[in-house]
Amino acid sequence: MEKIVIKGGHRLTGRVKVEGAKNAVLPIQAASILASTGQTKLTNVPVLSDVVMMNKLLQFLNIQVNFDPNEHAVTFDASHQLSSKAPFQYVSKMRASMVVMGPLLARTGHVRIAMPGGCAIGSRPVDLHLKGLRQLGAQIEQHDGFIEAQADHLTGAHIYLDFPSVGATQNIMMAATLAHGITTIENCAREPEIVDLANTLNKMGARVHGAGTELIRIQGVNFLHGCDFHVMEDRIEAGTFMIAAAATNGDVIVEGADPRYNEPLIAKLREMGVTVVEQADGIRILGTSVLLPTNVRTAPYPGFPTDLQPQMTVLQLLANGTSTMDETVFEKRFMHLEELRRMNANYEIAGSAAVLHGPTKFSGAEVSATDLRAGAALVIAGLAADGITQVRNLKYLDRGYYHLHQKLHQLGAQIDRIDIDDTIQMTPDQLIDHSSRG
Ligand SMILES: CC(=O)N[C@H]1[C@@H](OP(=O)(O)OP(=O)(O)OC[C@H]2O[C@@H](n3ccc(=O)[nH]c3=O)[C@H](O)[C@@H]2O)O[C@H](CO)[C@@H](O)[C@@H]1O
Ligand SMILES: C=C(OP(=O)(O)O)C(=O)O
Repeated sequence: MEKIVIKGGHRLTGRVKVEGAKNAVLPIQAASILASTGQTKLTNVPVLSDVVMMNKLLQFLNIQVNFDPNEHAVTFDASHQLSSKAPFQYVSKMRASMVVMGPLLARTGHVRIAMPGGCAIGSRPVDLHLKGLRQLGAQIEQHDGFIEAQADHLTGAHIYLDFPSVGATQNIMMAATLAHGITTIENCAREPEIVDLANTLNKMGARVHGAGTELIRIQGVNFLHGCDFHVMEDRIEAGTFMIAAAATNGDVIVEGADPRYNEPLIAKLREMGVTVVEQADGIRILGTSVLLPTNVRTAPYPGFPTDLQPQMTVLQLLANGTSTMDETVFEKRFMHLEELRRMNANYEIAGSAAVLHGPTKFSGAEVSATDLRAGAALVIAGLAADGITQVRNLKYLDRGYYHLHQKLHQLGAQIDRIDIDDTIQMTPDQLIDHSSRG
């Protein structure tokens, strides 16, 4: 087991390149199930443990998968007969494996998938996924920890989502591509990753219109074929680097970051006194020595993304005054604040909001990531802290960040990733020496 060791207090400067988006590639990998002929070739694929896990699940379903991490490319051949069973070992480790349900049902007429259950950020029910698939004609039962769905054929329907769920929109959209007739999904999710998925499906021969708006319309077709697709850049990774740059009063160009997808973050950074320059090749962040407080509320896209909430709270804690963060999407997504308390954070929780008292002089401590973005938040706090911060539980970070510590090291951070056993005997000076090597 490893941990990240950071000697804080160094400004980040230079350029950093954004990878392909985790939250786009996972459903697109699942979409490959729908291609009964030809191969689906994806490029700009991030090398992440979630991507590997999804590949394993697809292989289990009898899809031929060829992943070339050096090329950031993966090829799928789903032209053989597929299995329709997604076991617990995959679904329990990764929530996004739930999005194989829609395509598998559409392709094979049957699916048996382990119930995903909750996770560290909240209860994460799937009722909206199931409601939508039922409206397309699926018979769905839940027993023995599994969801089992059956449909000789799916028929287009008008589906209204009570909440614009990303996963439910993706599952229903994929199932509807092979349904008879027209499906409309009203109050659907509008995330850019939904548009990326719709673009892939359309390249596969589907007829999906309106992705990125509140109403998606899908005209079912008889079959889909493979295609080549370049996955969009990761707006959450981009946002993480933007916040890290601001937290260290740095000067960083986040290459490949698209300002259109990070508007709420850009607006909040500017409100806090950070200079944000939208350039042809990405976004440049120029920090400030005095951050101003700001109030933030997470919401479905185009609102402030919940996946940047933990990172943003670190910046708010650094600001000169009291800020609030209202988390409206996931009910348990403040676990990182408990860890930040060890680093000197002062806050209280009021309902769905955290009241964050700055300016915080973070002091290095040994902390543990409770989920993916919590891990990123702890690393950012470590970059801004006095002394040494050690972040444990890196399996979460590896779900969503490729070479995070190397990228930060290239930007001037004193940071390294070390085997936990090797650090037991180390003195603080030795840890500092290690973190400077990167
Ligand atoms: C792989 C992927 O892309 N994951 C993203 C996706 O997760 P995910 O698709 O799980 O998130 P959803 O948009 O579905 O969930 C958002 C909210 O809807 C509720 N809900 C959802 C489904 C349902 O059937 N019933 C229900 O009540 C959830 O409890 C939560 O409060 O969107 C989230 C919100 O942008 C992001 O944080 C995740 O990074
Ligand atoms: C919560 C996240 O992912 P997932 O939905 O896969 O858990 C995330 O990307 O921050």
